[in-house]
Amino acid sequence: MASSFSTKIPSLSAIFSIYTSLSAFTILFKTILHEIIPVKIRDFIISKFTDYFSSYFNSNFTFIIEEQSDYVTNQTFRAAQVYLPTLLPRISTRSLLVSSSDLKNPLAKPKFGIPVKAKIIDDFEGIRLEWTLLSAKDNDNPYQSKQKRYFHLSCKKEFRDKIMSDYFTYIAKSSVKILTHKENLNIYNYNPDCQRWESAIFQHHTTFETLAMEPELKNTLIRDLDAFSNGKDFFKTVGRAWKRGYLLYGPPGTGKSSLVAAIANHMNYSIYDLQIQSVQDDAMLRQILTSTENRSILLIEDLDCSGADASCRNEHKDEGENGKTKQNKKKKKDTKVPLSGLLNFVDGLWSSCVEERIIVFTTNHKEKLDPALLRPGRMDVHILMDYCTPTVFKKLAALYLEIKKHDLFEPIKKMLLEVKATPAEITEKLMVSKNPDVTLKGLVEFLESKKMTKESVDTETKEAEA
Ligand SMILES: Nc1ncnc2c1ncn2[C@@H]1O[C@H](COP(=O)(O)OP(=O)(O)OP(=O)(O)O)[C@@H](O)[C@H]1O
Repeated sequence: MASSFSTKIPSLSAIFSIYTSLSAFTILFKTILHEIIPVKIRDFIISKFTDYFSSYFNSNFTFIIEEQSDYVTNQTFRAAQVYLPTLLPRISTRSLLVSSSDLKNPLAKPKFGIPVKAKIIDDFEGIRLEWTLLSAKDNDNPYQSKQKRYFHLSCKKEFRDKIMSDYFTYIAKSSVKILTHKENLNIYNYNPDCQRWESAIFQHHTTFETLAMEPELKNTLIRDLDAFSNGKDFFKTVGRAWKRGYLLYGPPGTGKSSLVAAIANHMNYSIYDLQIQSVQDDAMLRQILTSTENRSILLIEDLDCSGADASCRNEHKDEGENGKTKQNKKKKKDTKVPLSGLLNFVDGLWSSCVEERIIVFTTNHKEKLDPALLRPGRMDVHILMDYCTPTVFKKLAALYLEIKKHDLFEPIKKMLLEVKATPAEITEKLMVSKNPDVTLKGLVEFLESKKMTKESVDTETKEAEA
């Protein structure tokens, strides 16, 4: 029995010879792999082996959520960005991004963000989920020379379908809820160097209460905004994109920017302030506009200075008269706003990319705008912000001096019908002193001097014509 057992155990020399053969085979295999097989094929074989073994042993599934998909902002990425900060207490790294939440107030509570590579754990109906923000160089997108950001969301393989059907809907709904109840509004500025919207807290105190306008116009506008805000079903029923365009026009200092602030505060919408001159072409414009949030105002100020004017089109038509003109005009053309892209976003197919969107254009010279922009359906409401009227003056006096009556009211109101003074000029005079007698006397003198200047200009014009 003992002898048969000992015959089954391989001898030491046999083990040694097997070991030597194996070593020799390994060295030969390595040599073949490194010297005979080309690098690309070698990498392919190794990657296949790695994939096979890691998928065999790894029971996790990962969703990749890129910031941009098909050149537009991925709404799931945006929703995660809004939702995940609510989980910050569960973050498992030892670092957090800290930034100022209010640039004007150093004592304001700081804002916390998610650093790259930090892991955030979420629990959805008992399923453990792990979020990680990552970033890498994007070689595919010509408009994104910086790093592209994306989230990895991992869970156990068996929960993949549940996450796809329920969890993404849950974070989308949660982010809408968070955005609807956010305390601070933001104002965004597009930074062409970083190719991103940069935000600051929007703290403009103008409301419809403090904005002096003809009461009828103000009430009509408020009703229009409220109808828009409650009009989701209406827009759907009539097959239109849920958006509204306002064109604010009038001389400088008549309250166009103040009205935008009042609209933002009334609607609780953030503002995307776009310097259209910095946009190079339609594709860039599309990328900028589609990376904005729903429930917001897209503001394009001083449209007449941006090139979206009637003269701009005519200049382009005239190109080719002679070499020099052509060269000068080409220079101009390069800096022109891509009007077609803008119109496409206002009421073309791209207008449906965002929901509950207000578009505001402001201009000092409506007559200079391209008629295509003014066609019905493009800008739904045209609002003239005009020189100060007696009614507007009364409102400003009530706001700045807290008075409803004064002996100088009548002469001031009379003069306002004769001379043109902007609400900005009037408010400047009303801030001189808290004493109504002093302030209103100063205002009378200001209006009288304006009247005299106007009269002398009129006389000179008449003489020149004669
Ligand atoms: N209708 C108004 N009611 C109350 N204040 C006003 C009004 N219009 C102007 N103001 C005052 O004048 C200042 C300048 O106004 P605002 O910048 O809104 O004018 P604007 O028409 O946008 O000028 P611009 O065309 O030069 O941009 C405001 O900060 C505000 O104090």
